Amino acid sequence: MIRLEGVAKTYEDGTVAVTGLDLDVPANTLVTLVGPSGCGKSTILKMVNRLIEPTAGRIYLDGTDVTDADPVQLRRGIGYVIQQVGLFPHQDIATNVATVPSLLGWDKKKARARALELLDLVGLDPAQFAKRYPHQLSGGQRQRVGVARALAADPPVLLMDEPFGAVDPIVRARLQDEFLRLQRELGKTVLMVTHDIDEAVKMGDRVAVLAGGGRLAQYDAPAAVLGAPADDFVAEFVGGRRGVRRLSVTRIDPARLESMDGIAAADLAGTLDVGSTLEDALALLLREDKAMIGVTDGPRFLGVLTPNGIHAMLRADVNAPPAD
Ligand SMILES: Nc1ncnc2c1ncn2[C@@H]1O[C@H](COP(=O)(O)OP(=O)(O)OP(=O)(O)O)[C@@H](O)[C@H]1O
Repeated sequence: MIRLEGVAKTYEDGTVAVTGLDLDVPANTLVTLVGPSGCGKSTILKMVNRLIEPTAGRIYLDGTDVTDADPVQLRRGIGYVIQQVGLFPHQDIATNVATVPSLLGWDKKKARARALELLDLVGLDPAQFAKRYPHQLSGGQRQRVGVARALAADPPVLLMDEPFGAVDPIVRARLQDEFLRLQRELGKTVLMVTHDIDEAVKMGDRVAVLAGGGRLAQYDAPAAVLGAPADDFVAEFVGGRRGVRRLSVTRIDPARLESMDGIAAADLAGTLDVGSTLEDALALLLREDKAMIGVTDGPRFLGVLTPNGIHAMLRADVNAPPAD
């Protein structure tokens, strides 16, 4: 896990980027750092892998103070994904992905085999892409290579700075979904910077909302940040549409379904798995212009979800403000 204790950074010109920040990123969780431009997000990330030295405070990785570590060794043990990807233009994709394993002294064959495995993992067919050069890839494909490269030496910790920022919204949504799927498999400890509240609540197990000067305004589950903003700054930052946004972070609650008694299958808009979000449910109801959805858990039928049920689940969501 990553722990920041009283971390501060004042740049040489006197700019105060971060003041007294305490933050715990538990092992195997994805924490998003979100906030307005210039609030210190990238500075925080770069202090963790010591691209920037803090002015005060301590940063621990699995209990070890990072300031005691050799910065080069430290960085090899931390995956780092940035928006501009920073691939080496004169090396092919497989060589780019194998950068850290090669630096760590893996033999050539093993490093290459690992690179091909990683390309496959991020959805790039090695047969097609391994020998291409960065300029022969689309922006989204380059971004995937960036993720593959960061994962190549299997670091327990990943730092991601606007990793999906440089692509159009559709590719971005696909990359986000793919990364979430990967993360469910790999369970890395991830600190991800974004300025986009939708990305923050979609990707984060927990969301750290930062105000200017790296002040931690709220650190909570996505539903809590949207449902119970800690102060006016957070409320304004998450925006007036926060009620609608909560649909995408609240999942169907099997305890609040209605029975199928007296309902014909033809009345249902369709069925959804119990892991689906309320946004999925509402989208299905509106698309089919019906008022009921069957909810299943694999082969088991659990009950019926109605618009009233959706409303009740939103209101009951943990930490949501009291119903009015
Ligand atoms: N090398 C530097 N010297 C002086 N000030 C700096 C330096 N790097 C960053 N800053 C300032 O520190 C503050 C925090 O910058 P940082 O890049 O961490 O913000 P950010 O939240 O990541 O912003 P953005 O979302 O726009 O990328 C800003 O006011 C920025 O201008």
